[in-house]
Amino acid sequence: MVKDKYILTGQNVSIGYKKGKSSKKIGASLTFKLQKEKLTCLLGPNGVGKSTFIKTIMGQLPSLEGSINFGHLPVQEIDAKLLAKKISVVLTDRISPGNLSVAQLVSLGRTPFTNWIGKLTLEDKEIVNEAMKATKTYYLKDQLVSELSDGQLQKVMIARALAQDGDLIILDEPTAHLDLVNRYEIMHLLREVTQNKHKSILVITHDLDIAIETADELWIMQCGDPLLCGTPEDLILSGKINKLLPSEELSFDSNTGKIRPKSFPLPPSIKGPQPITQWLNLALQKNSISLSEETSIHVTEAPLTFEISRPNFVFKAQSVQEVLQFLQKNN
Ligand SMILES: Nc1ncnc2c1ncn2[C@@H]1O[C@H](COP(=O)(O)OP(=O)(O)OP(=O)(O)O)[C@@H](O)[C@H]1O
Repeated sequence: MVKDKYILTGQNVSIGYKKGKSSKKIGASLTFKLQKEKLTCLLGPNGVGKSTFIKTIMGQLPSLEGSINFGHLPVQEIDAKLLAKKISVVLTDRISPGNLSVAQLVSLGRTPFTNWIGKLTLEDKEIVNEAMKATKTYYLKDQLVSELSDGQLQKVMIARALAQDGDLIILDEPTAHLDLVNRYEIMHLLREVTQNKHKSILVITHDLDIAIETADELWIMQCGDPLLCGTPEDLILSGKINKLLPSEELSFDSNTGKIRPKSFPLPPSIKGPQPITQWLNLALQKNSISLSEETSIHVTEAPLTFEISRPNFVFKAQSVQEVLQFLQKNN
């Protein structure tokens, strides 16, 4: 039998909030297919409706139009308790852990499965331990949650979602407030979880760089437009990734994978190997330095030298800072 490729699908979905007889539409014509056992990142500007979208996917909010299916069943027709077993959610709100230890917090992931007094079976305990091991938080199991760093807490929250053992895990900005290293670690951890634990993961994030590096698929949400879905590489090569950039003056540089001002051509008066010339050009732009007509810069590697030439005059600099200092004094 052919296995279904998608865990969640939506056709022409409108999302928003109903108040009495009126409704406030936040997004429309959203059509999507979430791939099984893959990492998908949902990106879009603040306020575009990403959180509203995931609340709709989770069945917390009814869609205003269109249908969302989990497997073959419409989300709205799935019993809330069953849906809580199938979809694990990690939201942004800081939790109030009281005096809970890490192991106790992760055990809460088993709540949909335990009896009314919440007693864990041996199997539940095994799943909780496995979830902590998979997220590299087992060594923290006896530590109080209130004493964790933000990065550790985020990993523990992912462990709790894993302990719930749903097929789909949804995370709302798991890397917000984390430093660069932790952001990379969390996203790579999620990628590992899709591969080793066979989970499908949908992550809301504003980290374009890390999403490009780790995601199997990006969903780009833009005000009033349909969802743009595709592998990061296809979205970059087709230029569709630029839809994420609010300003006409910014564009995504597919060579460097960075966002930069559109008017950023390397002046012909700067010559030498890439990427040194590009970094030099960036420094000049940042400092609003434009080269006068009679000035040219020739860059050579090993040893790094910036030769600034003017009629009857040559200055050799060994660093970008020296170039800037020279030009600021002599431009
Ligand atoms: N309960 C609500 N009732 C009515 N409108 C709401 C409600 N919650 C959010 N909104 C509105 O819906 C719009 C989308 O908000 P949402 O939080 O979904 O955006 P977002 O893309 O997740 O934003 P961010 O990136 O800043 O988290 C906003 O204009 C917001 O004011």
